[in-house]
Amino acid sequence: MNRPTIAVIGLGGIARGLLDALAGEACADVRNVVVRAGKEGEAAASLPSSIEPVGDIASLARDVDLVIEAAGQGAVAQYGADVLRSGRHFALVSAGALADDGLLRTLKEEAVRAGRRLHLISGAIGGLDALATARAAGAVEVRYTGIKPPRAWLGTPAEQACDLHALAAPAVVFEGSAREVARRYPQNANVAATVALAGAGLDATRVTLIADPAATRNGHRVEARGVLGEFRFDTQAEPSAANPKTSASTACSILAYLRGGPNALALQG
Ligand SMILES: NC(=O)C1=CN([C@@H]2O[C@H](COP(=O)(O)OP(=O)(O)OC[C@H]3O[C@@H](n4cnc5c(N)ncnc54)[C@H](O)[C@@H]3O)[C@@H](O)[C@H]2O)C=CC1
Ligand SMILES: O=C([O-])CC(=O)C(=O)O
Repeated sequence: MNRPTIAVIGLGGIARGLLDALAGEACADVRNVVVRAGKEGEAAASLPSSIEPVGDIASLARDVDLVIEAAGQGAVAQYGADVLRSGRHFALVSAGALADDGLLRTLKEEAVRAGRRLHLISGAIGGLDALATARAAGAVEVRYTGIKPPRAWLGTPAEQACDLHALAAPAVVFEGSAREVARRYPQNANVAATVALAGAGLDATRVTLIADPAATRNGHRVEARGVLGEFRFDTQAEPSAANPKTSASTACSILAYLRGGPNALALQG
């Protein structure tokens, strides 16, 4: 990838981490951040004058050629097709949005029509290359297990599965498919959808989520078994200082992508 001129959707933990990292980097020029309409002024106060906040895709600077989503699943649905229709590449991290087959189909069609790239950045997970290899050889069984401290599960359906404030031992808060977890845990389990899209698919990929009072990091485990054999990929990721639900590695995965790294699934292009 040549040095792109980019816009970032969102101005939360991941986006700010990325903008900070890019301030000392020559791998991309940031022109805009996309914030909720009406929040442009507030956002401008905390940004360098070289980055203009905008409230929609139509207001992006003309020379923006790549838009990075770092805001949430709703933002993929809200802006994705407009980004591609406007002739820009679109790269995202809120993979769970793609558990909506209709949205995924639309985004792929728009990317084909516009001749632009639709990329899913690896985010907090690794091992996507090995999953794709395993899948290429035939059927593959895949399990993703996410293990996070109780505070990372606050404000999610895990609150109904156990008492997160009084947990004395690890508790399973979700068991099911990657498609279902994408819907139920939109801020916590996008990686499950990423694993699924790289490997066995959203319905066949099994997911377990665990709240562990002894955990200080976010654990991500991918286990795959197929005709080629089996592998296991384990990550113990530092949580983001801004958002305990998110691993700090997510912002860096976008930076690595912008540097031309291989850490993205090409959904189209
Ligand atoms: N693939 C991966 O490995 C990971 C993906 N994620 C995804 O990234 C998202 C963002 O994570 P954080 O930065 O930690 O969250 P955050 O809560 O710190 O920030 C989200 C930001 O996006 C903004 N936002 C949300 N919807 C928007 C919209 N429709 N238009 C404009 N702005 C909007 C919010 O106002 C906020 O500024 C998560 O919700 C999750 O979907 C997060 C962690 C890992
Ligand atoms: O950053 C992480 O630990 C994973 C995450 O929140 C997600 O997949 O949405």
